[in-house]
Amino acid sequence: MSGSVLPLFVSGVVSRGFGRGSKELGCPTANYSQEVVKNLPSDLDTGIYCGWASVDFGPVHKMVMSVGWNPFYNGKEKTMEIHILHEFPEQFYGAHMRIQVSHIDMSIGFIGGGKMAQALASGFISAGVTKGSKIVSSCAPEDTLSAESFKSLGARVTHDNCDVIKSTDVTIMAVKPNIIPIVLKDIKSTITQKNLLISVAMGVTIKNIEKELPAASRVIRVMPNTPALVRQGASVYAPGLATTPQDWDTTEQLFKSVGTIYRVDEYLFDPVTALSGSGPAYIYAVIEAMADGGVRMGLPRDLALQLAAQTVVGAGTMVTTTMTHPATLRDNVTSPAGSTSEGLFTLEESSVRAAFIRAVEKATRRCQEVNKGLDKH
Ligand SMILES: NC(=O)C1=CN([C@@H]2O[C@H](COP(=O)(O)OP(=O)(O)OC[C@H]3O[C@@H](n4cnc5c(N)ncnc54)[C@H](OP(=O)(O)O)[C@@H]3O)[C@@H](O)[C@H]2O)C=CC1
Ligand SMILES: O=C(O)[C@@H]1CCC=N1
Repeated sequence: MSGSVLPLFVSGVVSRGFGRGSKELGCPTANYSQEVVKNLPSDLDTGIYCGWASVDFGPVHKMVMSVGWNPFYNGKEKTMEIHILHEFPEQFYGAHMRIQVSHIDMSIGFIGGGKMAQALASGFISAGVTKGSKIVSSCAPEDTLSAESFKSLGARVTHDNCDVIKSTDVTIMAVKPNIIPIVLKDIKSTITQKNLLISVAMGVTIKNIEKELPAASRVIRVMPNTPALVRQGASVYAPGLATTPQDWDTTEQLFKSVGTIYRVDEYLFDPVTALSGSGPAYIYAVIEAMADGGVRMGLPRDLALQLAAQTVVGAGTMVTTTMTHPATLRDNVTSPAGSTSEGLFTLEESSVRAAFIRAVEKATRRCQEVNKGLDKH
């Protein structure tokens, strides 16, 4: 989200921080008051930024800034903490500080350049969290289509998984579950504690990944979905043993930039995969079927598809923005003896709701099979 508000100019008085920056972190920070923080554009995400700073209209210096809630310190209020790359002879509380804020573009790697990787890469670029030139993707040599797709984003393509690990801060492992052991063997002797490894593979647990890597490797498991491409994704994450609050924050920033992200206990990953990971496919089937219904009743195909798709967008947005239970929203559409009532009755006769419930159950079971190594593919 931040991309649209940067570069950002902020001006205000330096207030006292929490007295822990220089002591605990060896990195003195100048903080703005809560009034200044409250006036930040709502689209400015929490995260790490870079830019320029000037104190009391003096010389301009480089600075790095953290905007966040300080989860490590159980912070309750959002803060802007600015570290100016200059040695000041004395404290400057009460001074006037002006800053210009830009992004630190994160270098992001993908191991496996297929559908999910492409959706995430495009989403991250359009969200402004990175640039194509900061992305490296390792594609299988025969997979020229994926390579072309990454090149068209401005990314560098390699066939060497270790190259990705060496040249990026955050690496997203987006290969099929049965390829994960091959990739882990590839990268085992290259990965260090400097790397954050995010796996989006279905059915592969953090423990299964960690046990193939050196001790204290930083692993996070995410289950995203492909609407990340249009920044309407739904993701969850669970952190591995050696990850830090900064890693959780980085993961949240990344995936929040392309939709929503929730932290969940890892045991919920299989049903999440079955619901939101696979879910877009179910909804595409619904859109296609509804459009077919419209065509059957005489609508032109293009119009029928547009109406069906926008109806799904609208209904989903009603649930997320009004926070009203879908049953109430459904009742609001259903007039006594009207058309909706007839349509709903027909869906009930065809056990459509039971079919969706069973679909999520079956997909969950499939994830469990993969996890137990019963995968035959
Ligand atoms: N697609 C989706 O909607 C979602 C997918 N996921 C997860 O994302 C992962 C990727 O799925 P998806 O993008 O759909 O799959 P794809 O098949 O589209 O992408 C996987 C890519 O990995 C490549 N690959 C194969 N072997 C290697 C290797 N040794 N090193 C590097 N790359 C390799 C494949 O090349 P080739 O085709 O030549 O074999 C392919 O391009 C899966 O684990 C899936 O569970 C999670 C959520 C949603
Ligand atoms: O179908 C699959 O296995 C992957 C996981 C979720 C979506 N696609």
